[in-house]
Amino acid sequence: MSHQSTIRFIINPTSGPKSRQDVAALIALHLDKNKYRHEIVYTAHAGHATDLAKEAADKGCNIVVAVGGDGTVNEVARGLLYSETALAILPKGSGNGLARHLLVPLNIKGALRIINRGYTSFIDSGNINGHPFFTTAGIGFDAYISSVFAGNSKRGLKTYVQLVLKEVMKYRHLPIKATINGSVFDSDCYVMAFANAAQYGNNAYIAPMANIQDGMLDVCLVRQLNFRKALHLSYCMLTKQLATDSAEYFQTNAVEVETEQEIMYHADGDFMGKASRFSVHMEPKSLKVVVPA
Ligand SMILES: Nc1ncnc2c1ncn2[C@@H]1O[C@H](COP(=O)(O)OP(=O)(O)OP(=O)(O)O)[C@@H](O)[C@H]1O
Repeated sequence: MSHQSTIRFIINPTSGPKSRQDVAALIALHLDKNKYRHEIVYTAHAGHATDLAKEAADKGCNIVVAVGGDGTVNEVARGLLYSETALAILPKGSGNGLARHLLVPLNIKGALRIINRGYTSFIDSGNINGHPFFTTAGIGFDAYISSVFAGNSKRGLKTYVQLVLKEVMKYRHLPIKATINGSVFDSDCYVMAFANAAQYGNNAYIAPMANIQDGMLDVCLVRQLNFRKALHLSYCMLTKQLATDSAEYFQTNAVEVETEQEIMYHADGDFMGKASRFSVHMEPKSLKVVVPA
């Protein structure tokens, strides 16, 4: 009988700059063949990775690897929730928030070394209006940026930063009613970010204290933003500090938000649409992941 573990690589051919040939060749070269029997499949359309991951989990596959950015990681991970199949990541996006949070190397060879060791652990996931997320979700400006970014043909960090700089002073806060830890309050909302992982990606830390295994959601509320506060917030995010001058932080396992007019929301950087009621909660230790020891 074979003692090999089974592993399926799901490659999003549209994410990141590398060609599909490169990744498949690197997998063939660096994966431990004594330990793993592997197969490689490619996504054909948005959403396909979830079906491919579910199918692998149903067949009892030991590990499913998301090869792409946080959008691909989200689609694969949601197909593996509450299963015995572990998610691994070969980071190929521009932000790589979950890979960075889990300290997975950002190069394919290094990430394959972590898979070859095969050490696993369980992490929490979040859920916003029925959509699972693994790094962050949010309402307000960050969701607005994800909506503009989605329609932009150019990707990458430079495009993202240019977009934020162009839009940050134009976007206006909106009134919300939030329920957190039993207290109900009215507030302005420029951004309300719900963090499972500490960062959005690219080492931009929206919730520096977030622990992905504590069963808690770290909420960062920015009520209003002017130029000085925007600079301070950006500086704190990039230096992994709490921006107590411009933001408030809460820890909770669930948040309810109501808004007078519909407002945009995102899950793991993917634009989800608009809503006027938001229900956000944690699902503790719901995903098995391959992590550095
Ligand atoms: N074959 C495909 N064709 C078109 N879109 C796809 C395909 N496979 C997956 N997608 C979509 O591509 C989206 C973006 O993928 P992903 O986030 O992994 O890459 P990226 O945009 O290059 O990275 P980043 O988000 O870090 O910039 C995913 O949300 C997914 O829905």
